[in-house]
Amino acid sequence: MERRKVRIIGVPIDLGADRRGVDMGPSAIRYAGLHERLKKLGWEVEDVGNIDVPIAETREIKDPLLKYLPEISEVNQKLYPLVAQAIKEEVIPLIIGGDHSLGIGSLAGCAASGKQFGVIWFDTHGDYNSMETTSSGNIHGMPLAVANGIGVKELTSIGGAARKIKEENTVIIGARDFDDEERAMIRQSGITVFTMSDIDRLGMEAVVRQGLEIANRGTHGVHISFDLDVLDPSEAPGVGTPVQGGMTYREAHLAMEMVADCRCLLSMDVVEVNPILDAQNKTAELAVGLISSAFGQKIYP
Ligand SMILES: NC(=[NH2+])NCCC[C@H](N)C(=O)O
Ligand SMILES: [Mn+2]
Ligand SMILES: [Mn+2]
Repeated sequence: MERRKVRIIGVPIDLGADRRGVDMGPSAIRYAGLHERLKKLGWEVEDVGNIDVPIAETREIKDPLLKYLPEISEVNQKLYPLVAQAIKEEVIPLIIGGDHSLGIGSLAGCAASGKQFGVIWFDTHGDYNSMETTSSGNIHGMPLAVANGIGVKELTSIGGAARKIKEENTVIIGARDFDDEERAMIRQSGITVFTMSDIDRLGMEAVVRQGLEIANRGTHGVHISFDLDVLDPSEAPGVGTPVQGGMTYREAHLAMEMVADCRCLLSMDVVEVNPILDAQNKTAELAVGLISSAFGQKIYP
């Protein structure tokens, strides 16, 4: 059965990143025409607004290796039941950020839905650090590890103590910047990684085809976590941790078109859009275009 209803959940969090501004991502994405585009594609769109997120300037960093841990834990505790509930109702939750620390709650929500699911993490980064390996202390560099049970219990226990993802159904696509210890942890994890170099060699079509097959195997569907920094900074300047050598505009659209074609989308995060660093909302507009492709927009249907 195809799902035709999407529920937008805004998470204006910047506490997981080093830079302010990414908290304005949900507004920028909505302003870029998200509702209209989805409706035009025939989706029933519901927007539940934004989750309340504490403002960084009103909080203190207590632990420099886990910056804003209590606040990030609290936000994700609020997020995960919303994600779980949508999936149970056969509605696709579209979680718009905000920094990638919201991935902790969205993956906990997928797990709490009771569905078997795979994950494709489109990202320059592995987001597989812990307080033992981080050099920044930024929790947006940790959500995939947390979902795999690695990290402090204030994060790993959100939505239940068990691991949220299955490594055999988890894929990272577009990677080009791992920290050294993080790389070693990912290698141990059993997660499949397709780097930018793999995309160069195999082509985007083959990479996404294999990625979807891995993520889908034996599951009810796939959670897509899309970090805009996976694109080349020339396409997506409005991100906090840009790294050159990223995906082109067409590669990213192809990937999202293939997500639509697989009819396996269970839920989706779109994160790290930072309007302060952006150029006339270019990155938010790109995000809305990519969301449209993932939800079925075609050039010549
Ligand atoms: N979601 C992101 N943009 N993550 C960037 C993480 C960068 C770096 N690996 C860190 O741990 O700080
Ligand atoms: Mn990320
Ligand atoms: Mn990233």
